[in-house]
Amino acid sequence: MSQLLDKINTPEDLRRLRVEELPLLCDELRREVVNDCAVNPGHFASSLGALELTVALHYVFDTPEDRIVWDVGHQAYPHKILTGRREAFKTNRKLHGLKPFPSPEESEYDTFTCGHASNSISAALGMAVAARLSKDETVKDGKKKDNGMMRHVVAVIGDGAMSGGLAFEGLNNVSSSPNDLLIILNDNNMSIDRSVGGMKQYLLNLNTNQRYNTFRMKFAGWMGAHGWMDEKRKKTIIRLSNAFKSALSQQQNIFEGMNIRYFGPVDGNNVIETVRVMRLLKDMKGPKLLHLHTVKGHGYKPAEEMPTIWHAPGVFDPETGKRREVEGQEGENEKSQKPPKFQTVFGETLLELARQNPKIVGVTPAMPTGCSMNIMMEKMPSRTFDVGIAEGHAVTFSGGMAKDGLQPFCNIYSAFAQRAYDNIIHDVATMRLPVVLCFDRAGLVGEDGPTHHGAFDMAALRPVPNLTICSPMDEHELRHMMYTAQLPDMGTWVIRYPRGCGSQPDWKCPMRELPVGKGRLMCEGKRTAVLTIGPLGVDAGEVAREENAAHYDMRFLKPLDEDILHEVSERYERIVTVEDGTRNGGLGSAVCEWLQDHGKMIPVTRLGLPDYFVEHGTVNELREIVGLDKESIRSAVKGCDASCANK
Ligand SMILES: Cc1ncc(C[n+]2csc(CCOP(=O)(O)OP(=O)(O)O)c2C)c(N)n1
Ligand SMILES: CC(=O)[C@@H](O)[C@H](O)COP(=O)(O)O
Ligand SMILES: [Mg+2]
Repeated sequence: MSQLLDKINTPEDLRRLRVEELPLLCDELRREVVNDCAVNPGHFASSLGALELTVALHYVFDTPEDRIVWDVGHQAYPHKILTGRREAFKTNRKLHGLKPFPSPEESEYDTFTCGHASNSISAALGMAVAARLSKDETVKDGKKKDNGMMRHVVAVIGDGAMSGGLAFEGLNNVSSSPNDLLIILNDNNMSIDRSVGGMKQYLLNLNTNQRYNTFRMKFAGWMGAHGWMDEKRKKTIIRLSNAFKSALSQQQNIFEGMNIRYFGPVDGNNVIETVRVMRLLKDMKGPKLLHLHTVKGHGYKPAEEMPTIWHAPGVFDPETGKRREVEGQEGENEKSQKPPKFQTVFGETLLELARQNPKIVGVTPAMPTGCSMNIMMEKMPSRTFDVGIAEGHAVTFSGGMAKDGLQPFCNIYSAFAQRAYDNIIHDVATMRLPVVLCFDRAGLVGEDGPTHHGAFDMAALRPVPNLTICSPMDEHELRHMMYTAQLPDMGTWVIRYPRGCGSQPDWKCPMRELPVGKGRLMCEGKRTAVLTIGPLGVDAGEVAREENAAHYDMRFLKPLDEDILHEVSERYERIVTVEDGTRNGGLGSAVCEWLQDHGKMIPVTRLGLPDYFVEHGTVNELREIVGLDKESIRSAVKGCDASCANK
């Protein structure tokens, strides 16, 4: 039982509380998040850190009419609970349950798609401009008609997300378009791993006098109330206050320099203080940024102490903070002789290769632990670069290093690499630079859902000249591919592999060179040939053997193994292709194009991800839904194309 939380179904109920009641509400809300996440795991520490600011936002602003735009959305669990989804939160991230990140499809309180970092400022600016334009509707005679109150728009962005280029583009535009946007910078000095870069350092140093800020807010409010605050005066005050603060703190304020008024830092885990400041800023004209200091994992000691692990800790005991051992992590699988995670094999192999090849460097945009590049980072800090949430930069930066003699392995989660599409084409592929792009989390990722499935990399990159694109069926193949990619004159490689474990417990095989663009025959068969790329080849191979079909592991999407295609089109009656990317544009499409171009009339069944955004759920549940589980593959191999190919 929760004394206050039980009374709240919507933010309207929250706004009926007295401000002094908010700390108790926060305690109750925190207990709820902890207890729910302990049994139904998800993102955790970020929500605890953002809990007070969430309560304050819904308390001060008239949501859903006023707009809150979250960034990434992994910190939005308190927001979900306060916006009519308390019961449903127990289904968070489960198949058909609440979505992993805020989504306008799910709730009117969720204003924009969340999942990929750094878009909140741009999206919120769009909404703020829309609010202005729809308020001042131009009527026939050219005069403006005032449609009444204008909604408030708030962007909430973390210090990690603030390192993304898109956030800077948004800020740049905020400073020049007329708008009343409020940006809440939720600064906990953490990304998933430690925050990195110049902005992080700048924010650490940014510490203006709080009494001065309060005075300035009151003074500006007083001038406004008397109708004395026009644009000219506002700019003069900002200039004067900038000069004053620069003198006090020995530094320029970047935001103020960009015409965005800066307030803070304020203790964002103090709900009463946060409400007080938000109320002062709510109706202030022009763009403004409120800098909140928060603690990632606030109020739950294990999470405060180890925020990286508690970013998404899995199942745990809420009383003791003991986490259930996670498969494939922290050496567990070595003890138990289970196959390791692909990311571990990547991390260990990269270090091994870097020891042999002094040109190798590692680049990760903010995911050193997630992709296991932290293994190399620990041993070779000067040759490993966490560049922050900056996928485009990670690729171009790798291009620059490759141009001048280094051999970068740039590891990006497949879905996040979508942000770097042109960097791959323009800044790497055109020059055929020796960058090895390793796309982790390719294929279905499970509970993170549609924004995070690595669905599009193969289809998006296949048409790009100069790329070698491959996907390993298992851990051994991953090692061979990484080894081959770094050999001289190999050009640009994309190696994609999925989240989770592979199939080879004894993964530490000697590495060897693979023939580029050559697949391998795994088993002979009759009538049907199954062509696979990536780890689905393990299940598809088993099915092929059981159903007396041939199985080829294609290994390479590009160059495509034409010898295999000649062979199967001559020897078999049907082809089934299996891939864990979108089937429109990937391996299946490539095979069909080749057959068409060579005048071969052989039926092809293409299994892959469908032409809709696949929801969230466990990988096994989703494979069944999209027709990539073993039984669906079997149906396709046996010839029941219609039922499985078009799921
Ligand atoms: C484009 C993109 N790159 C990487 C990620 C992975 N990611 C999710 S949350 C996060 C850290 C965000 O840090 P911050 O914004 O400071 O939020 P905090 O968790 O500290 O509250 C990262 C790197 C992502 N979601 N999107
Ligand atoms: C919110 C976000 O984008 C990341 O936290 C992501 O969920 C990490 O995924 P993994 O758990 O696969 O590393
Ligand atoms: Mg942060």
